[in-house]
Amino acid sequence: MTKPILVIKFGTASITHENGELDETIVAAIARQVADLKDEYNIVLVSSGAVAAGKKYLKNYSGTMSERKAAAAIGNPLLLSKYARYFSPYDIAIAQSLCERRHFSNRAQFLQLKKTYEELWESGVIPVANENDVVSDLELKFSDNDELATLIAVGFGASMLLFSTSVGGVLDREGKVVPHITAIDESILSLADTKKSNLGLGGMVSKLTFARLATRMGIKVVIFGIHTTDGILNAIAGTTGTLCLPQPCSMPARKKWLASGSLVTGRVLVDEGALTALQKRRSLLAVGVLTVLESFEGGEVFEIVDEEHNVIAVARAKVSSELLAEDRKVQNLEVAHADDIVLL
Ligand SMILES: Nc1ncnc2c1ncn2[C@@H]1O[C@H](COP(=O)(O)OP(=O)(O)O)[C@@H](O)[C@H]1O
Ligand SMILES: N[C@@H](CCC(=O)OP(=O)(O)O)C(=O)O
Repeated sequence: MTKPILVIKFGTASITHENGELDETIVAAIARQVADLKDEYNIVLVSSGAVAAGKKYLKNYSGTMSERKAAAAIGNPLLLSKYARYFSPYDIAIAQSLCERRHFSNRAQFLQLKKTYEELWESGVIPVANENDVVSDLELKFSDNDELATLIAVGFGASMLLFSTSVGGVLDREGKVVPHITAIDESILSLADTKKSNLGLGGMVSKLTFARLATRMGIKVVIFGIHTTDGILNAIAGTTGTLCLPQPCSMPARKKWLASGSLVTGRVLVDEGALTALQKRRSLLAVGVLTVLESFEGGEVFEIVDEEHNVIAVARAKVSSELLAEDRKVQNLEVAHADDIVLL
């Protein structure tokens, strides 16, 4: 039987000291707990910290985009070598996986990532993912590693997603940890202020936003404090941090990947007839497309909008927008198959 998938994300604030140095006691604690869980789960670690680890080697670092990229290039091998060092007493090898947004928007490519991870798990190796900052430009970036972890969890059909935080979990207005959240609505989102750590990108707003997406896709999420003893093990047991309960969701993995939304690359405006066909769970044909608002390749995800530009559905393209524009005369050209369309 295949093991359930567990995705654990560590933010910069969780694994570094105030001065930006990596906190090796935390990395050691991560290794110990992950080693404990390895027989039970197929695990993906998503770790930030490359920029923090590399920035001291740059002269006059002030945090510009190009300096962050350079710092990440220096810091990634340093970060991974620390993980490797602390996992080695448990005889566990770790593997680096630097990800870019476009790898997620094309399902075939995304499935290759999954296949690579399966290959690693087969040999007991644990993948450690991070955004490939060195080449990710503004448009192609994940908003932060909270998003990367969520897209991995949703696309792989993970059973659990854990977000570490430098605080104990989601804090209420009195500063106490909220033990569980049944639905992440506006009142919960309003608990998070936009404060975030100096070196990280995410913060609590981002964690809650992506926890909402993951829980809607049926994934259990725990936002836990990294400084709690056995924080990871206790988060899984439900005895620490904030548990965000999963919503019932019967979508197959392919549709979940589509519905994660943030993978969208293109956009088309469709007519009334096409909207009616979509409501009846039919495919989208070229005849119903009025305009291509943003281009896309075959295999990529695009949004379908109505004349008021409301997003009605997301779909996986069978053909590129270029071909669609050329072949508009071929009115029954299938732009997206019914099975590849999710109504929102
Ligand atoms: N309601 C809240 N509960 C917990 N943390 C909050 C809340 N509102 C804002 N925050 C801030 O969010 C941040 C938590 O994320 P942090 O551990 O810094 O993450 P990362 O490095 O992963 O982005 C902290 O700086 C914390 O002060
Ligand atoms: N990719 C960057 C981290 C970006 C990021 O998402 O940071 P964080 O909000 O601390 O998880 C790095 O390795 O430094």
